[in-house]
Amino acid sequence: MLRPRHSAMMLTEKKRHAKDSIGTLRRIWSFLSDQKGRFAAVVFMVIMSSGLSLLGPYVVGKAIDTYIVTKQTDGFVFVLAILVLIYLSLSLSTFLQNYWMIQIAQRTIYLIRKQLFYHFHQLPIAFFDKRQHGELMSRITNDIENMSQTFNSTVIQVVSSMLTLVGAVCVMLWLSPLLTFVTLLIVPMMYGGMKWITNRTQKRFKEQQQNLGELNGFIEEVISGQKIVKMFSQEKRMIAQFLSKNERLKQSGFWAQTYSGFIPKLMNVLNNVSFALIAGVGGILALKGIISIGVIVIFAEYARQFTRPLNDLANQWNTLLSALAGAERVFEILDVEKEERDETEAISLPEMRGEIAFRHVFFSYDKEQEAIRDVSFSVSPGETVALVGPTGAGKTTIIQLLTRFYDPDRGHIFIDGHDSRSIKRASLRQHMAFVLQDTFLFQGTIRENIRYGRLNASDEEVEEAAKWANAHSFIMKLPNGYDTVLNQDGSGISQGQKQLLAIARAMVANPSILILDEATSNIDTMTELKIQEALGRLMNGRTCFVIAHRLNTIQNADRILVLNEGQLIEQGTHESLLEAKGFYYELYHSYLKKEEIS
Ligand SMILES: Nc1ncnc2c1ncn2[C@@H]1O[C@H](COP(=O)(O)OP(=O)(O)OP(=O)(O)O)[C@@H](O)[C@H]1O
Repeated sequence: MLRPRHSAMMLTEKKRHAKDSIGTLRRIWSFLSDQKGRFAAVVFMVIMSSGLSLLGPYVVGKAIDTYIVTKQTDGFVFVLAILVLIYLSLSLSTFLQNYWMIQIAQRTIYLIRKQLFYHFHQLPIAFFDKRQHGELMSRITNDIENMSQTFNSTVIQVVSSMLTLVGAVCVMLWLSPLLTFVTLLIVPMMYGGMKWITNRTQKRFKEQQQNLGELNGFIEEVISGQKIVKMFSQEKRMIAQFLSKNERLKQSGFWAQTYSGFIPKLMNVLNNVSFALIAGVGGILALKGIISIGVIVIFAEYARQFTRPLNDLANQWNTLLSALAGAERVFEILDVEKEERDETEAISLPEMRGEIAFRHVFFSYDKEQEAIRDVSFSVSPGETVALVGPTGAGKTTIIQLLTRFYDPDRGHIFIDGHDSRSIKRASLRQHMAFVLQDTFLFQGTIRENIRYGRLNASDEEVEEAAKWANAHSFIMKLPNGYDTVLNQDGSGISQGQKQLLAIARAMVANPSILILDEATSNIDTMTELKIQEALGRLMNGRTCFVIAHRLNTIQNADRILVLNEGQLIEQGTHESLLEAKGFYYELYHSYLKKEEIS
């Protein structure tokens, strides 16, 4: 009883697949808009070369009947010259079509890659929070490269194979319908075999791409987290995970390749069957005087021409399917909605004082569990506010909302009296700077990294900021000073030095609101003093939010906001909160105990 339903489901699934593939092809086509002329030239060349490849054998067959069978030599040289011309033109048109198609393919891929990268920058932070970075990398590199390889040659081969196929059938029908029928006997066999194989390969290729993405993501994670892996002696576990992912990729790759490998074998067998049929049936027909020897030669050649395109089609079809699977994965990202647009009437703030008010703010990441519940507080310009609370209390979430990486589900955040939703995101962020625990430096010189805070800062301003950030002296000791090139992860300089650079970068940005995330952990005392001094300078006169886990670093904050399970449960100065003997008091004493033990 289950069967009909099952096959109905399969049918719907297949229809969906076909619809998806057509949709994907349409989208690829839309990237060709500025190259339609060149594409038309390629199509013309493909038609020409397909026509010439059919004309060649036809002339050969006719020459056999006219000159060889009748032993006539007059005009034979002329026919040979025509044949040479046909095959030379065929080579030229094939060369041109490939040359232009590669140009088209490379430009199309360039445009898709560009759009994808632009799109990445417009996606909400939530998108990156939820996905493995390596897997995303795989889409922008592997999948696009796969598409590029395919469009360079496969598309032409598929089109030219189809044309040759149709042309060959037409000429064969014209020459001998009976022998055509015999030649076409292999088509149902081919169709059945191909259908069986492609049903399996399509699924496996998609799996292969997916597994490759997962493996890449994992490798990227392990390489960037190598120190953590070693610190926690997790090498064996990482290797075990790698092996299982690698095994899955091997399996899907093995089956994808195995199934697609059946295609040439099947075609070979059918090729030989078809040749034998033509030779046998053609021979009988020739003996009966129904067809000439030349026609048998033409058929034998066309049968090869006819099964070769089918063969090519089958081979290339798989490549095309695999590229389409890649293209679908790329378009999937292009379909992810961009970060909500700023409201049309959203304003830019040329200046910001740094006055902040949260009013009954509620927020959840997954629309199930609230990360922030009914939080209200106000911050005056220039005030330093510390956010404390156990892990998962919602400290980072407050910052995510302040920076509009996310917007509240309910309630309002006011900045300088404006609802944050009415301020353009870029304008809002322009007045903010971060000094995070995990300082992220880009590959480039120290100067470029500091200038990242404000791209139009002069060299003098960069050096001035570095001096204020206590970074100048260590920079000058580096072999190339400000022109020392840092790796992406900033290896080559210490953790503390990285933080000093981050402070200099924030200085250059000259923000009204500063966000510090536990900026002084794991640093030696000397460097910590330098950092504290630099931070003091940076914080002066700005509204500051400090997320701190080490409660001794925030005692001088103007106000401490104590969060627990998404709620703001206490606020006040360090002294007033200790006096109140509430949650902060408990937190502080358990922190002191922990410090004593360690
Ligand atoms: N990207 C996310 N997607 C889903 N849930 C999240 C996400 N980020 C945080 N959360 C959840 O929201 C809640 C608040 O997290 P948040 O990161 O704000 O806590 P925190 O106080 O900064 O913690 P920590 O001190 O550990 O950094 C937690 O329950 C956390 O699991």
